[in-house]
Amino acid sequence: MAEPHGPPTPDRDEVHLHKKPRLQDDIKTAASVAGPSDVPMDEPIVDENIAESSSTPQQSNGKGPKPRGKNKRRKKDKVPAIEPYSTEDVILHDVQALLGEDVVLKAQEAGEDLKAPFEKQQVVELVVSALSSNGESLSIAPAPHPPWVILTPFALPGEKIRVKIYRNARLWSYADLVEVVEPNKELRDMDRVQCKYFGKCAGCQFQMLSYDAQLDLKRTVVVKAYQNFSGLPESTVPSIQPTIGSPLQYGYRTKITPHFDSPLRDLKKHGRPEDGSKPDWFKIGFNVIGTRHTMDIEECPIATPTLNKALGPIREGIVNKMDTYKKGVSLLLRESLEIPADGSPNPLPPPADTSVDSLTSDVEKKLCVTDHRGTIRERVGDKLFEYTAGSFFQNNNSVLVPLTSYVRDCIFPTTPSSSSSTSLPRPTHLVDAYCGSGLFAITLSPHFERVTGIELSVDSIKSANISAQLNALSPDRHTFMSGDASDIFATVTSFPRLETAVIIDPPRKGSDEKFIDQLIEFGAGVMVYVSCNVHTQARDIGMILRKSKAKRESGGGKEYVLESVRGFDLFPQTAHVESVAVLRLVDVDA
Ligand SMILES: C[S@@+](CC[C@H](N)C(=O)[O-])C[C@H]1O[C@@H](n2cnc3c(N)ncnc32)[C@H](O)[C@@H]1O
Repeated sequence: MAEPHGPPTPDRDEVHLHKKPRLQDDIKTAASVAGPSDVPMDEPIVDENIAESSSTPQQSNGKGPKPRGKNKRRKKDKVPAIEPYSTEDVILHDVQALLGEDVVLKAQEAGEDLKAPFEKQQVVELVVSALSSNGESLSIAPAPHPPWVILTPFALPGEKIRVKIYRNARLWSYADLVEVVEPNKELRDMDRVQCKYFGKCAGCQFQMLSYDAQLDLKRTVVVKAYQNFSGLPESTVPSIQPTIGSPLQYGYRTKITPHFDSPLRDLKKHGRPEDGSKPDWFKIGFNVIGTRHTMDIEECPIATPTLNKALGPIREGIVNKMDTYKKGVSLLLRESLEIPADGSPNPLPPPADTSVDSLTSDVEKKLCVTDHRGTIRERVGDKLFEYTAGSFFQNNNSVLVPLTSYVRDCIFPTTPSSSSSTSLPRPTHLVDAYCGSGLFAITLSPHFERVTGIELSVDSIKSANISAQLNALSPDRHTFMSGDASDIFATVTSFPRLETAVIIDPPRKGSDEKFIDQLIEFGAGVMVYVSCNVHTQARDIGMILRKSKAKRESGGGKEYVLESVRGFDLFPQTAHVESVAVLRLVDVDA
């Protein structure tokens, strides 16, 4: 989610951060009176894979300005170099689209890109031009300022806003939203906001938008990612399909990780209220947007009802023994099915009801696990998964049947597209690279003769094997191994290549050249690349297509084409988008 978090701002003004109701009231405008009282967000979006920084040491394939080389000014000015494919690189491309490539290049050449026209704490009135791919609004500094862009969360295109600058970067500044002076009445409706911490918590930026508008925005993010980061000619990228929504748009998150700092110092200074209640200074929750400061969170409307029900007593337990925490703590709350005492598979609930009500109601008994080493059991369609609470598993259960079914349908299209209509045989073998606890391998296993998965985490591989047993999948036909994804190709030499489907679902930093070289060499009939970072996905897809073309040109044979790309909304109310790209091997000369 994006990360839907703003950039860390170590030098930001404390007073300002803890100022009383900041946006909640401020965001209320004549036309857009806010929803519930005050507002949260978080890092609920942040999980180990989504949060990981994008630091692949490759050069951007995009057309944008190249990240700069060593520059003596940099250290002095404390403006870090831009990592290719990082959040900042994505912003740079957005800034360039707004100001114009020439203007940006000229400013960079003249060294003007570090000369921010604003002081920290300066209040400025702006008109929002667009939204960045990370979800913040982008406004051009008004004349007579030089070309410069201001990023502000929670504002929408067309809105007139008052903002306070808190950090300057290269060609852009970060600001807090002070007030929406003139709202965009077509897009903004504060009655949609369901969270009392909205506008302050770093988790959800989009609650004031209709769900359709959120899905449209996410499609635009995918479009821009392929334009800016794939390095592919427009003619080779199919029209990006509409984003598929999540069945649940609130109450979907099955994992949250609130945190708190050690209270000992403040406890010494202020003492405890006599009635044993939680002192106001003790915050257990998520980060204030754009900062590393914790805000107190009593409930999180995007988390499941089970987690919200557990949060109150967990907070109370922490307050009761607050004098024992010498260090800060990151809590884990993860939803699980209740596991039968004998460990047997949970019986399938009554006939599949696909209504949203059935997703929110307790058709099966759920509980909240807080021990990182605890066991989680989760149902996806008719399959059960068991994994360790602290390890990776997708965090929105409601969307997993649509997502895995979509991947299945891409592998076995019922209506052939122009590329799938070529004479490829029906896939019989599946390779699940970066398989985690086997989500795709296990849900899609009924459709294949042989399934194999690879994953770096030994724990997740153990879970994949346990889950295979839980679903009575034969070990002769299903194998999971721990190792680097590229190691898989040495183990599947007996797989019929054209009849093999490969699913690639790497972490946020994407795949790597070692894996991609072997992937091309292997030559599976179809590949589905699922990604929580569409920018590194676009980079990797570009590399796959170029290498595949070069291989065909040097030795003949088939070549991969990008058949489809579409976003999936795993994190409603946030700017994050998952992206699914399908590549098929075709005879381009036919
Ligand atoms: C986004 S998760 C996807 C997991 C799984 N496909 C799912 O949907 O639950 C990415 C997984 O890649 C694993 N991973 C990271 N680097 C890897 C590598 N070099 N080789 C294999 N797996 C890796 C991580 O441990 C993580 O489980």
